[in-house]
Amino acid sequence: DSKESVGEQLDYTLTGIESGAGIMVATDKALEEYDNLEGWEVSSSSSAVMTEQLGNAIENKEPIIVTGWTPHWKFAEYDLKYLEDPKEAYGSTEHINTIVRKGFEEDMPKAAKILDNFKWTPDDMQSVMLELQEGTDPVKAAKNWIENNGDKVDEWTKGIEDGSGTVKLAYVPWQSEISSTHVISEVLKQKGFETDLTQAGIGPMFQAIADGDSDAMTSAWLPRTHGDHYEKFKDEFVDLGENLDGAKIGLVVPKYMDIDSIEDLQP
Ligand SMILES: C[SH](C)CC(=O)O
Repeated sequence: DSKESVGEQLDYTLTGIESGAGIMVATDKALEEYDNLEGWEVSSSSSAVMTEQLGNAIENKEPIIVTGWTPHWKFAEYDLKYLEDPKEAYGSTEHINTIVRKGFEEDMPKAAKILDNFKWTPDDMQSVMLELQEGTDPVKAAKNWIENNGDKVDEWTKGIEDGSGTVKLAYVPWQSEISSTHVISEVLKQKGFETDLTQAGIGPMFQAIADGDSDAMTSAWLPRTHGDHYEKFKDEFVDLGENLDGAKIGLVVPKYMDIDSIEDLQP
């Protein structure tokens, strides 16, 4: 019998994450821009369900296409590849920025300087994410990373005296942002500050910074993933710049699948 197409095998369904995620907005755009994706759809669930379905498919060497991003522990765990995206529906590389409320630099200059200095690599973030995935509590995982990377942390805090007061951090519920937020929270606490962490959706997180209800976040995926939220609030916050370069979003498949581009998918 003729070999089923990837679309037939997957019932024309891409495996997504939470419906409000930026990568899901980008995927809706991809479904519009690629004529060959006519009839395809993206299922929404959660990043935990997506990684569970990915693991199950790989265990049974079955086809699967997920909305994926770097940094993510799945690339350390599995042999994966991004599908080429010739129409750049997912952009090219992404970076993650640190954003603070207006007035924060004046109110808490030492904490703001540490947040401004915060900069690490996809491998750094991925190593904390992997610990989270293995069940380590976020505070413990952050402390472990700090203990093993004292040189980097010293770069962020050198010349800055200990401070006091509470820094209110907002973040989104993905392991990448749980990692960055808990690392910077523990570094601030080592420098004498208290921290108050609030998890929110992407829009409410940007709104909290714009309203001054939160002081800072290290979760802005740009220019594409969270670009719409950034543009909406950009006059109401202060962008301290990149805390991570070399991020990426796109459609990700196990390397055993013989498709290499989004254009290889057929309606
Ligand atoms: C960490 S994922 C790129 C989150 C998102 O897609 O908004």
